[in-house]
Amino acid sequence: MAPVRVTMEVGSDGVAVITICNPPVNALAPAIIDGLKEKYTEAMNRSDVKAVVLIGEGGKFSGGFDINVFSEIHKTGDLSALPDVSVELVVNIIEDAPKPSVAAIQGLALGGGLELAMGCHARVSTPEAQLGLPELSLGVIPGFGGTQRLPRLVGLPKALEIMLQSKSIIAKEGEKYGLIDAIVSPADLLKISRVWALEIAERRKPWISSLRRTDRLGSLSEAREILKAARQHYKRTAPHMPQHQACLDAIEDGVNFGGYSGVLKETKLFKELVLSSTSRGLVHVFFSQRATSKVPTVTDVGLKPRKIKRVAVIGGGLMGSGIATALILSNTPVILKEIDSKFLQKGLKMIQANLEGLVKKGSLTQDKMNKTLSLVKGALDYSEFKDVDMVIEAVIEKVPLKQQIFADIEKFCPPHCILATNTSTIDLNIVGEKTHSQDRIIGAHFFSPAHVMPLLEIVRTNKTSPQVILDLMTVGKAIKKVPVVVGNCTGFAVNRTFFPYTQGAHLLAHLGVDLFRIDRVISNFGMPMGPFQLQDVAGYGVALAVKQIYAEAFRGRTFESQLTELLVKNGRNGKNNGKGYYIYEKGQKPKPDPSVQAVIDESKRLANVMPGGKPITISDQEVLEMIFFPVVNEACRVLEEGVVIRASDLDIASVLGMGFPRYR
Ligand SMILES: C[C@H](O)CC(=O)SCCNC(=O)CCNC(=O)[C@H](O)C(C)(C)COP(=O)(O)OP(=O)(O)OC[C@H]1O[C@@H](n2cnc3c(N)ncnc32)[C@H](O)[C@@H]1OP(=O)(O)O
Repeated sequence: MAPVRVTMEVGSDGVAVITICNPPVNALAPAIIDGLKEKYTEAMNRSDVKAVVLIGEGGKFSGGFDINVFSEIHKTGDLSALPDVSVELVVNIIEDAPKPSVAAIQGLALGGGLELAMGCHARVSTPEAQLGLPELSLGVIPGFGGTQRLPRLVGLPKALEIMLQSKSIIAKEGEKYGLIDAIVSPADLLKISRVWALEIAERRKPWISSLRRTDRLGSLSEAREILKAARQHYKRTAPHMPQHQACLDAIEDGVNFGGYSGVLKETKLFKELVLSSTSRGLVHVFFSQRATSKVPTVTDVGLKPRKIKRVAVIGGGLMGSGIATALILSNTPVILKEIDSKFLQKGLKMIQANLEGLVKKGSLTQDKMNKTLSLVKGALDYSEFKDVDMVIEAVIEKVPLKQQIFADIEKFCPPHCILATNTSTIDLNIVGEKTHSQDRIIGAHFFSPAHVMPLLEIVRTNKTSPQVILDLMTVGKAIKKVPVVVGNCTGFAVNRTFFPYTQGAHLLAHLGVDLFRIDRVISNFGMPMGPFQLQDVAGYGVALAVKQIYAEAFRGRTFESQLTELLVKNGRNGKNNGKGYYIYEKGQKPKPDPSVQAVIDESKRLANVMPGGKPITISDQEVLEMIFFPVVNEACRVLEEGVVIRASDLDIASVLGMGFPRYR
């Protein structure tokens, strides 16, 4: 690997090209920061240098400050690991230098990378370069002057959108808003940047310090209105995230007292946030997510993923149609198999509806939708399975049915074909009991809706071959999922870890705690919804189907009640029929249904667990602990049994599969 370094080459034209080299993304590690300071100082001192072009090696400008430094600070609590970049390097050495700089951007300029570029006096970029300040997604704010320079270059509304939503834009859009001065081809990037830098030095092009600009900020009253509205919005939508308000504080300081004051405020807030628990959580998620793609004996043994050209999905229900949608959206042709034409048409309609939903949201064009839809073909038998590379079975959770399907597909599919099941609970050894192809059997556990939820839990047995695991991981990434490889057990990693989540909630309800209060406490903690609403959304069929399976697998740590059966008897089926613990009406938020109390009372009477027949008194904190501590205990078992290879895999699976708040 190329060494971490900054180089400088001075051409006969008098331009010093300063190059950042720290593969794979040219992160601004402390050694790079030192190198930049050194080379810039040299460039300023040399009489043969008239101007500077700043560029990144390997087709990428920079992916920002080195996030490993944050991890280090989280371990030690020592902020001295943070180099002084904002004032010393960006303001004093680059922006206020006696010689101008041009940033030559290719590939990406994110976070500190874009902030360095904004400290330069002009930015030339290739068209598709990705530009953004994603620091808030790491629990901090831009710390090299980004909160001040971005609004001064693109105006307040666009700058807020980019920073507060951690949203990147491509250079072409950047040019429209004034962030980029010129778009050029990769071949011309360096040449044009050099000429541009010289023209600034010769005052034939403007020499602009973005920190001193005010023309894009609008009037003071307008700016304050925009900031006030943003504050209110994020108070509501990100109540646990200090970084959004801090970002607005830094911007507001600059609006009120000037860019340099804003830079100082930003530095102060940035340092406070680096130490916050939010940043600890979010940085942990950043590295944990990347660690999931490293699976010992699978990704480190020199295997190459095979090409998966065609996939068959068995079952066109909610899961099967979602999986098929995800596959065709990534240009993989799919055969959707159902048992009769009525079910097949229903499945195909669901796929179409999934795509129409994306068109409505603006993330798919009508034309692309038609092309995508043409990639799915219906089938009522296995005749088309002779040339598929992977089958994903997604039928109801019935053991004999699944066993039969696997015995059939083993006969009809080519011998290399991967045989995957989307079961969420059933042991894979049982699913594949009637086949001879144990090495090709694997779990592809998607989360509903499968074309939206980002997690793909890949379940391997002792016999699944590393090649098959690698192939499914590669397909998972191609369809934009985060694949997490786990071992085989009842419920696998996510459902197994979270089964006590529902159990704890049910136990509390039977001890007399109001279930709507439980849901409130859990959603205030940051889960997308409480356990009772989740049960409504998943439908009671799932709860009833897994009840017995869990009771047998996890004897002694399940709480059994008749509540779900009683709800069904009472004509309730959750969101499916609009009536569960909550009432669901089209276009309205779910409303607690007071009449469900009678059903709960009946279940409480049957369970008879309230001490002395009276409801317990319990604080909100205790409610949280009663629900999450058993989850943590189960997570420890999952880890101890080797179901996951590292604790952080379970963290990622919980965040992406259950919506566990990533900042926690
Ligand atoms: C003071 C400043 O304001 C503070 C900051 O700048 S904070 C940093 C802001 N920048 C970011 O948040 C960008 C983070 N990086 C990314 O979003 C993505 O990595 C990317 C879009 C740059 C590239 O994505 P992709 O090509 O899919 O590669 P990806 O697997 O994510 O990353 C490749 C490797 O680079 C590492 N990496 C990426 N950005 C990094 C960074 N800023 N610091 C350290 N390592 C980084 C990843 O950890 C990964 O390492 P690994 O191979 O050992 O797992």
